[in-house]
Amino acid sequence: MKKIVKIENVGQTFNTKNGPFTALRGISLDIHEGESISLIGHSGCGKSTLLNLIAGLTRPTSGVMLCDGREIAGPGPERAVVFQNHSLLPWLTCYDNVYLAVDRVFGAKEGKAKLKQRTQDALALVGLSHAETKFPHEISGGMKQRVGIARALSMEPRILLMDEPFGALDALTRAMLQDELVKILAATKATMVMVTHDVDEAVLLSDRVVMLTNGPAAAIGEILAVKLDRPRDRLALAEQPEFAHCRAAVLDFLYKKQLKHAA
Ligand SMILES: Nc1ncnc2c1ncn2[C@@H]1O[C@H](COP(=O)(O)OP(=O)(O)OP(=O)(O)O)[C@@H](O)[C@H]1O
Repeated sequence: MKKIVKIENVGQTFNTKNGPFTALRGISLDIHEGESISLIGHSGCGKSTLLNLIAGLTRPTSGVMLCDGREIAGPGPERAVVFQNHSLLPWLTCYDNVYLAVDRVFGAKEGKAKLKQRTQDALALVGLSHAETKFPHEISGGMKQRVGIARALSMEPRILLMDEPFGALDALTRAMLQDELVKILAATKATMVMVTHDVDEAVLLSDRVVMLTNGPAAAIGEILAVKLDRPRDRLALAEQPEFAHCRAAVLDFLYKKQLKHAA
């Protein structure tokens, strides 16, 4: 499989009022085309810091980060980000929130009709065609998050970066959106990196679960390959020994190997 992202010996140190604070140290990871990766670890270990580096929202203090062989020098439409709190513009409808992204990426080379089609297709992909004219305050949290995902997918990114995308949702909505994401990933063959705290979510949605040690100076502790066919069915999965094995391995890392060091 082709590598999309190459992370080589990356470190991130922040300057704080109490002096330098090293969040990440010696992170090396290759992300392959079509692969789904979860980043999991205790609160504050550096998951978002790593995702933000891949997004190009911050630059590493040491090491090399490449996307498609080029240095990640800033954000780019080939690396779309979905945040926990959807970050929709409240004065724009669902349609316009997505259209804005479509226009930014494709506006210079495509006509209005094509841009409209792209916007409608993205909203249809997350089952929100009926909500095109609604404003963010008129829809539920789960729907807002789906608009955020539609907006990211509408840019046809090479890689979808998600920072706890379902963290703020109730358990049922979360399960529904996870199932939707499973289908979307199967349909679009997108590459995904997702930050999560949820062990079941990590195993359900990923090919590999990347487990970070506790900070400061967090590193990759273990990488677990999830050898379950995709797309996965939540109910069928519960019966599979491989699912139980993966769950146990992540829980063991988090609650046995790392807990004694946790803050
Ligand atoms: N801009 C910054 N300046 C200083 N310290 C920072 C900055 N961003 C993050 N940190 C610190 O780096 C560490 C990692 O933070 P990060 O948000 O990446 O953790 P996380 O694993 O995503 O946490 P959570 O699961 O709670 O969201 C934390 O100790 C945090 O306080």
